[in-house]
Amino acid sequence: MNNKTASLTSVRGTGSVIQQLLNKKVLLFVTLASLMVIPIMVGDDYIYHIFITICLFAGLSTAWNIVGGYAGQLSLGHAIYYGIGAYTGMLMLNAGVSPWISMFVGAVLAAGVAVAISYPCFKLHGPFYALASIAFLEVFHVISLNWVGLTGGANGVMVPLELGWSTMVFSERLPSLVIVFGLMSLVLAVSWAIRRSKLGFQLVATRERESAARGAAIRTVHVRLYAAAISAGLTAMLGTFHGSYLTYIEPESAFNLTFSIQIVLFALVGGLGTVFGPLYGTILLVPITELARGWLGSSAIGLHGFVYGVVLILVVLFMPDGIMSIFQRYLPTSKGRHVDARDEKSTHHVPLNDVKKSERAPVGEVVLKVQHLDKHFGGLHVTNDVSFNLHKGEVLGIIGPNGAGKTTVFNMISGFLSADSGSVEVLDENGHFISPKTPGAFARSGVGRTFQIVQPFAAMTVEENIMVGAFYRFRSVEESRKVAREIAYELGLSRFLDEEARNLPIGGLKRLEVARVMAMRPRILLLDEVMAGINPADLREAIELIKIIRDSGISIIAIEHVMQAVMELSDRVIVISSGEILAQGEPEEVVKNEAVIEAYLGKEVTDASTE
Ligand SMILES: Nc1ncnc2c1ncn2[C@@H]1O[C@H](COP(=O)(O)OP(=O)(O)OP(=O)(O)O)[C@@H](O)[C@H]1O
Repeated sequence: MNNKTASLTSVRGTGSVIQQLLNKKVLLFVTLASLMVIPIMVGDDYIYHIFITICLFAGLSTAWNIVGGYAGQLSLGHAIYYGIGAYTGMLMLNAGVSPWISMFVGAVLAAGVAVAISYPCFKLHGPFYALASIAFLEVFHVISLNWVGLTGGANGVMVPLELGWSTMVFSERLPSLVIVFGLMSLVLAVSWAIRRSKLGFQLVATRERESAARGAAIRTVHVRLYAAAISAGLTAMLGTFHGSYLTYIEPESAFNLTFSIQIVLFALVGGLGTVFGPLYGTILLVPITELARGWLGSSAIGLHGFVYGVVLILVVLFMPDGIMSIFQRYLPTSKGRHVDARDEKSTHHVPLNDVKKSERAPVGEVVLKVQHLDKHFGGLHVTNDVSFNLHKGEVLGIIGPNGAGKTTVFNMISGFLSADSGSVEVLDENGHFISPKTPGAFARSGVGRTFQIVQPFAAMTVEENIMVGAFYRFRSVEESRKVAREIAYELGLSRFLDEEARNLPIGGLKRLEVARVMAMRPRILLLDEVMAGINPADLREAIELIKIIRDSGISIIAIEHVMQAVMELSDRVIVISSGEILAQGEPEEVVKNEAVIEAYLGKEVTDASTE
């Protein structure tokens, strides 16, 4: 491609990106502006009330989505934080403190409670976490009913009737709308910023595949606790506002399960885990139910539950990923990327010829010491006194029959399993041998691994998957993106950058595993059957790729069944059979070893062949 064509492609690409961004932004701008403009134009108190309710729930649902959508923790107890914010505001207002101050006190309190509740619960997943969150909500409900001295018990607390901005109590509706619109915008901005930040990537990665996230050195519990704290804090701020708006709060409405479920429902309908889905879900649902209630009066008690149910069924049937999925399909996507000449060039399958190859350095000092590893699973002795060393720049092949214990050894030398006895020592960047214990500690000491059963972050794009690895070295999103694109280019994944990982074929997923771990810039690379299931053309390319990685000075241990790859790549081979090292040495020697042949083929076959 000549320079002129490249720059034209570039200009065209940039132009269409601006156009696409504008379309999405215009929709959002019009939506947000309508939330302020419509009630002001109509000027009716009831319409004001509906729009205040929309902004309140859009804020609450967006805040919930940080922990429920991004982190995937289905909390049904978010009313706890709303209630803490509401009560803190009310009680402090009665003590003469403005809600403008108490909303921050409530936020800090709620964040603390969220961390205290979430920490023991994060080992629970799916419905178990949801049930635990409901149980905690009930605890708060009971405490608020019984701690009469503080909360007023079932009678609740009222605001002192002093109107004005300092108390957030107004006779007009417009000031309340302005405040809640401001708070909702704040929550949207925080949620948007989180999704684009390192924290956001780490949360989604943790949601998608916790073990792979841990392998990428993500502190999965920490990131979810940050999310829980931020989400609870924002929820409490909205609770403080709402207390003043209602002028009265009591346990039944503050710590209410139905209220919690509504918050979740709006996010589900709008698009779980999307930044603006909860906003659109709320805009769809709240007016329908509020207007129906307004028109039908007391005969419509409970109608909102019916409407929610119907909408939820329709959403599950026709747009399981929520309203946002419809927008993604019919509106231009904002994911259009600037196409540069390098990307264009890289759309052929594997650009290995373009990748800078270095001369192979001689095999160096020991970088990994594995000594006397033992592991039992119940009565099964899976690893029995396994010891070996790995040298700098060496490729060590591990072979052995199915079920021999190879992956178990990998799990112990990457922190995913702890050995019953024995030790694993890694030479760190400062030249000292250290004994990491957890996947994160191994990753930080320079050990990166792939998984035998590929573990992509399915709902993230290929680029985002690789960025998760790059974040280990780089704080900045832009820098991580740049590194991810370079690695994708080197591994022939450039044309899939915007593709969700779940759509890749198996060969692509294997490459993606390698790409993600390479983005962490490991010094020791553990490859678990990366050649399995790929076609012969891809196999040739994969072997060349591993040679390039090896020549860059990275030490590699590869569990492999594909003998062509084992023979061509390995400097040394270890054979594991029934959990023990059966043989080791140069590949040519090892494959001729009778004990090895017997372990693979069985004694009868070898006896027959020698007769
Ligand atoms: N978490 C576990 N709990 C109980 N048994 C396990 C566990 N993980 C592995 N095993 C058993 O330990 C043995 C060794 O498994 P491992 O996956 O390490 O073998 P492998 O050599 O990697 O096999 P393959 O080549 O088929 O992947 C097998 O019998 C397996 O069923």
